[in-house]
Amino acid sequence: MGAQPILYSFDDVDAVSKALRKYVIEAQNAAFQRHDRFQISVSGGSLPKTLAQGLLADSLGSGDKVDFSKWEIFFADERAVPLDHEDSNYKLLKEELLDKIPKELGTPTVHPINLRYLDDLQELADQYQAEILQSFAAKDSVKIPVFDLHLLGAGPDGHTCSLFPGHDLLRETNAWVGYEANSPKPPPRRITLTLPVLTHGLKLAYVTTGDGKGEILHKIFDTEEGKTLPCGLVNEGAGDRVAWFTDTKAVKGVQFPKKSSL
Ligand SMILES: O=C(O)[C@H](O)[C@@H](O)[C@H](O)[C@H](O)COP(=O)(O)O
Repeated sequence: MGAQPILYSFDDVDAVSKALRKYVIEAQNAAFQRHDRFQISVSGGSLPKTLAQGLLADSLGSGDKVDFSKWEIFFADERAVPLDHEDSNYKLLKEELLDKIPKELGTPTVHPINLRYLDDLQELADQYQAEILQSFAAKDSVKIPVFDLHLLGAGPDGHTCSLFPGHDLLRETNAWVGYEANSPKPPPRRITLTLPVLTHGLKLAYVTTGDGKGEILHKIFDTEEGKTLPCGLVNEGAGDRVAWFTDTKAVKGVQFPKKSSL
């Protein structure tokens, strides 16, 4: 058995956002030491709100500082819609976080999808891969981009990003970015980072809160079947580089050992 993911459980969403802030800042500071920038990917769903709550909170003093000017933000998955569309993950992140960043914290570099290719999902995915390559190319010969951090969510069926249980895309081993034309969660047309890119991340954090996550978290952490779901495969592939940030409601029925502090 490989290294296990870390399952954190906190009293409520407020406490989750505080712990997430600490974790993200530690990942940021480690990345700055390594290459003076912080290359991350961010999913949609409920994550951007909890993330923003943590990142926009008052600083607790030296060491607890977000420097967005050296952040490079990619989308772990994105819907094939215009950037001002209700379904756009870019719009979601912009409204929850980007528009609210005070000037003194700096401005991140954000990489949205290329709208010229909205009608051609293969091209949309390929172009996004090229965008990632450009940003990572200077660093290594880039067989696969190693993100400093992936910030992810888990769906009620165990999906993560736009990687859905039983879909062929889950078995992709070459492309860094794939496309999904039939997402069971609307809207149907999306692009997503692939499993190998996720599991090569230096750190991965899941944010899953609320009663609605109870059943799926039990399945992912306590059952064999859960290991075959997209979230389970990420746990398996990335081991203790994965940290789950949950509230007590979400892990009520989970037997897997939990931690309550970072
Ligand atoms: O754009 C998307 O649809 C997401 O990236 C998706 O993978 C999300 O993270 C999960 O569905 C969890 O969403 P919730 O946190 O809202 O349950």
